[in-house]
Amino acid sequence: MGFARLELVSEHGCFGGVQRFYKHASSEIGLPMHFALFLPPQALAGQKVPLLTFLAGLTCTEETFSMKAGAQRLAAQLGLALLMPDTSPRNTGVDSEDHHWDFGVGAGFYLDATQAPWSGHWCMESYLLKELLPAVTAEFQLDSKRQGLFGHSMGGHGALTLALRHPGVFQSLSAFAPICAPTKCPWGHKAFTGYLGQDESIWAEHDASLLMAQQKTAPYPGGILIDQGLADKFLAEQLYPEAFEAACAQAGQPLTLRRHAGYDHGYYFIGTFMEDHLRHHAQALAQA
Ligand SMILES: N[C@@H](CCC(=O)N[C@@H](CS)C(=O)NCC(=O)O)C(=O)O
Repeated sequence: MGFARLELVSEHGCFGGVQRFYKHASSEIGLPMHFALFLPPQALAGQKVPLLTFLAGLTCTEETFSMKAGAQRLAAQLGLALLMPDTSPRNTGVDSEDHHWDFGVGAGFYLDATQAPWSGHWCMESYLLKELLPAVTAEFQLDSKRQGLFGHSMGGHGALTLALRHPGVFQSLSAFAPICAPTKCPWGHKAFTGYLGQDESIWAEHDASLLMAQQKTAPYPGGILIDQGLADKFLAEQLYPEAFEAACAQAGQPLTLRRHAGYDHGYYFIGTFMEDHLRHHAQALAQA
């Protein structure tokens, strides 16, 4: 499965590999979508390398991680391709799509909306799993059997929930400051009410801690890595890493949850611990 229409927006040599930005016609979203892709030198030389997808947080685009996380140098060394999707559809014709920074544009929450007017285009889960990942691995001859997933904040929620909702697709998983229990926090309540409606039993299907608590065996036996800054202004009200920690303990899922004094929610924090995440994925994907 490839792309119906793929347009190269820009291309930049980067640590012996190439950082590219693309636009394509998405059949799942029903609109054009943007994504960024880093191909390491090994891929340019024809080797079938693993794909590591990063899901970004609220207000971000496909450019944010590409420009701020500093991941390309080590990804080039480790031979990892990096995929950075956008965080929502844009220019959808929904009048209120950009009225809030934490709902609508830039806030797709990596799920398929069921409620009008969002259900028309807001289907990020289907977009990623049914369309973008298969098309990217096919188009660029990446190893679809060796895929990792990580993300930040709303994208951390996306990484943890999509990895649990789609067993077998990803072989490695990590997150930075993820929203771990969206059914308990204001960001989650707002997004789930708007996109999914009032039925909280449906919300539970998109809550990483509730999904993990239901697992009969550890879905990621090699371990999940989570980093959390203790100076993160969203930690107390929005993130609930302790809920995911308890759920992993219940499910027998190995989890390395590191709490770091002095680090906030932003990309200085992400950049600081990026190396550990890339090595975590490279090691798991080498064994997959
Ligand atoms: N606009 C929000 C902050 C939004 C925010 O912190 N977004 C995070 C993800 S949840 C991010 O990665 N922003 C992009 C950046 O730091 O470059 C506020 O005023 O508090």
